[in-house]
Amino acid sequence: DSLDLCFFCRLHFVQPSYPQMNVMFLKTHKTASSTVMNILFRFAEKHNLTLALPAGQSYHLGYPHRFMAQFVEGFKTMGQSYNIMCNHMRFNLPEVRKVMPNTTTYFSIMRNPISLMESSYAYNKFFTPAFRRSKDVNEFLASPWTYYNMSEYRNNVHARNYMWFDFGYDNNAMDTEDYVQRVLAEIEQAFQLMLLTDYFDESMVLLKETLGWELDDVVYFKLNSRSQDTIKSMTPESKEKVKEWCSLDWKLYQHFNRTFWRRIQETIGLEKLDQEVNILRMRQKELMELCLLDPMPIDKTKIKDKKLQPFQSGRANILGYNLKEDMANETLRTCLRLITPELQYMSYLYARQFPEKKRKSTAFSLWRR
Ligand SMILES: Nc1ncnc2c1ncn2[C@@H]1O[C@H](COP(=O)(O)OS(=O)(=O)O)[C@@H](OP(=O)(O)O)[C@H]1O
Repeated sequence: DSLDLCFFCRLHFVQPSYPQMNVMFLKTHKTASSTVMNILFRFAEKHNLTLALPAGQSYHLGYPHRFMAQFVEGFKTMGQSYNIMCNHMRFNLPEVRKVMPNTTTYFSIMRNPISLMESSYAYNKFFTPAFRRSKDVNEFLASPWTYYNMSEYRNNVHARNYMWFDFGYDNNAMDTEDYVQRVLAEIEQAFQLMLLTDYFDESMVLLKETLGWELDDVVYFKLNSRSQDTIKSMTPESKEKVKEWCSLDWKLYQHFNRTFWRRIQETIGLEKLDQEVNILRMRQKELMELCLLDPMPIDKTKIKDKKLQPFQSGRANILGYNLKEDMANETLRTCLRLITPELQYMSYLYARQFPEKKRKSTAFSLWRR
């Protein structure tokens, strides 16, 4: 409990100015973090903010190496003058602090390790040795040590305690009470807010309240989702096994699930949360009707504008969107921002922020078409 108390005193202590413009988002993997990133990119554009983007041709901030300030484009000359940082990285607080201003709000997102494992398996199927060797996620979980080789450490991080690794810790560490408590305390010290993929809309309401943002800032279209046929159903035994195989992540998730609901209770309360979630969903529906040709995300082969296809990986069939035709210019821009996949959007922002630098390979002119 003392941990949670500290969590709240920090919030009161470092009261940011509103709306908060300095934000660091630790983009964990397979947690709906690309949808969050899209929200942050749109906010950055709206307020003309400076992003801490990956240097050169890179699409991430040095992952799986621990983050270093020099991984950020322009760091040597720009110092702490960035507003928003949200690309994949393996978290390393002292180095992040060199890049982001002292008034920055830090937040991240966590997902139930069971569905996270299934998602990671599909996505990293041909990359991660432990996944390559097994037939499917159920076979892998039936006897993970048959497929998981410690010597392949870095390449196997997607197969065990993936979130623990992204937060900068050893995903193969011994699960002892003291160690886990120390890590949880450190994460609470560093992050003012922890969201949950599994309660995404509730998370968006909490995010907007914490940062003093507007509802439209956190309205989103789901990005990086998969077609139903690439989602493998997990056996009850597999689900139980994840809790043991990824016990560090399981404890992490349980802890931040508790603090999430406590935060809701102590801030907006469940009743207002419900109302706000409904408003968010109504606005989302309105925008989907305004922007989209189809009512649901669609298969990559059905995406008419090939430049708007999301990056594909492993066995996952990552879905995307088609926009309606003949929209007025302003509407088209709003809609396009909501559906642009992360690599294309990032490349566009990079080219805008560093016009003199060589463009990233997925760069294309998003708004002039
Ligand atoms: N709004 C919302 N609510 C709930 N879940 C969502 C949402 N947006 C994305 N997703 C799911 O998140 C998974 C993709 O995560 P990431 O974008 O973090 O992936 S990545 O690491 O950047 O590749 C991917 O999960 P799987 O479909 O299980 O693979 C998405 O479906």
